[in-house]
Amino acid sequence: MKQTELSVKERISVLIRARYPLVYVVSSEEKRVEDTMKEIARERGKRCFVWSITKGLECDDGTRLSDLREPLKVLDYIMELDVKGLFVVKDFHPFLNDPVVVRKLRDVNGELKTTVKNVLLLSSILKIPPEMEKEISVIDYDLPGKDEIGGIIDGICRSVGGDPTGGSDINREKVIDAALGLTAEEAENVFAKSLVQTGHFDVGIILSEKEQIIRKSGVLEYYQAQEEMTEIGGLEYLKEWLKKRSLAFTDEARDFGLPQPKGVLLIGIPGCGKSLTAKAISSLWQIPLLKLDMGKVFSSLVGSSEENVRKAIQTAESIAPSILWLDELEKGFAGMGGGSSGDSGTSARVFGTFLTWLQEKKSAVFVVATSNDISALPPELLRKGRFDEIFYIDLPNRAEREEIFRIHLEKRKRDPQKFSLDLLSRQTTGYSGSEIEEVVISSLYDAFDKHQDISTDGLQAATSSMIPLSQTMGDRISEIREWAKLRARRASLQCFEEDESKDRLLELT
Ligand SMILES: Nc1ncnc2c1ncn2[C@@H]1O[C@H](COP(=O)(O)OP(=O)(O)OP(=O)(O)O)[C@@H](O)[C@H]1O
Repeated sequence: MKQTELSVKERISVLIRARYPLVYVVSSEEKRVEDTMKEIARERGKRCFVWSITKGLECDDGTRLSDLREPLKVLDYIMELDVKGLFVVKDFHPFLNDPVVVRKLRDVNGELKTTVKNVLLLSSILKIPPEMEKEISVIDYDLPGKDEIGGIIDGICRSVGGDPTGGSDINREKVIDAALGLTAEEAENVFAKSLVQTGHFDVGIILSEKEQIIRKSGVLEYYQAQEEMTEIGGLEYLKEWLKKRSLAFTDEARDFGLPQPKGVLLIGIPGCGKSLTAKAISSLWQIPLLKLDMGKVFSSLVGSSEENVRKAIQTAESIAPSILWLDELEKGFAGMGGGSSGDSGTSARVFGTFLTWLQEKKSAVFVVATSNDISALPPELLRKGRFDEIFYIDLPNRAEREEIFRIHLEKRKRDPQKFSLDLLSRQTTGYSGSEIEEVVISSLYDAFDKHQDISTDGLQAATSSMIPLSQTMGDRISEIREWAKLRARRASLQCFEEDESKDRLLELT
């Protein structure tokens, strides 16, 4: 878990001590990073300088060299200055389009190796020219952890002269947890808003603000999942597997020697409960769920794709233990390998970032990836070790369809015992869970229109008027099934195909 890893300050400190001349820190929190750098400089007996295009070079003794606004000039100055120094260079990425600046930075890198000077490029966007990738070390600056958020709360308590958390340790813990995933500034703003609105730190307000802030970032959605495992019909093997891992992120599990679960890939036919399962895991394990929209990751409207993935990973790690749900995984990697699509280079880089993280991650982030198109998934992703397990979710078998009818009737406050579920499940061979739900809803509409209640007859009529997807996409389903037979574990006790052929045999005899 995170506690056992080095803090971001320690990681930067190690690079500085090891004389890495160029470090790229990715963060939108300039003040936090600057403060940390000043602390590190103090601890290491160095001077700290901060450069920006608007102010030039600011020294820690308060002097400002505003004639050094030019990128090339400041790099020259850094090379020449005889000092033990740490140079924080803000927003340098746009200048890295200029070959002269890139050359100069490479010169700086060479020169600084034998000095006690380090340059820290600080930007919210990661952009490194390919020729410099090996020369620059990249650090993603973590969002504030529990201690730092606690510090912000203490600061507010001091300034308002009271304790808006309500005093008890439990309340304080809840407020801190609710604010995890926000930057220091966002947390301060959310706390202030809650204070103005209610006079105290309200967990509900903080959570809903966090939901909005995360959504505003463009590609992530923070889910307050309501769905329970009991709302899923069938999929016993999958449910059992997940139940066994309910406490997998606890310290007891670590002490017992269990590895941290990495994640699960759910492959299957559309509408058979993949998304529903992702949401229900969050309720079962009682940990927050972040949904990453793979389609949006690649949309130019919400920024660079690599940045989007890095930010999503960073947010998920900051609220760990958490679940990162990659919905429609195939959309992220479409066009990879084939090289036919124009952005296959970007896809490959994003994929690389994600794969490395998945392979090396130590944080308590459980990845749930869902997909219904295996042909678009790169084989590297499916190799052992990336996910803990790959599950295949087929069309529901007869018993599962019966259970799904029961669940959706109960959801609409109808007594399932009043319906012939056996008959209905036999009539809906090849229907997905979402199609069964649609049958229930459509028959409710019909009954409401006729001022009646729904009945088995009404449900049967609704069934007959629907053509299930399995009839129109039979070939694709067979293809997924064949693929899954060799590579995935099945999610249900009874395989759909076996079950249906047994039914057919029964009908014949
Ligand atoms: N096994 C099931 N038990 C109960 N309800 C189900 C089941 N499968 C699907 N449903 C119903 O259908 C809805 C849609 O299913 P869901 O979104 O989970 O399917 P999916 O497999 O993720 O589909 P897609 O691949 O199209 O995203 C669910 O919200 C639920 O109401």
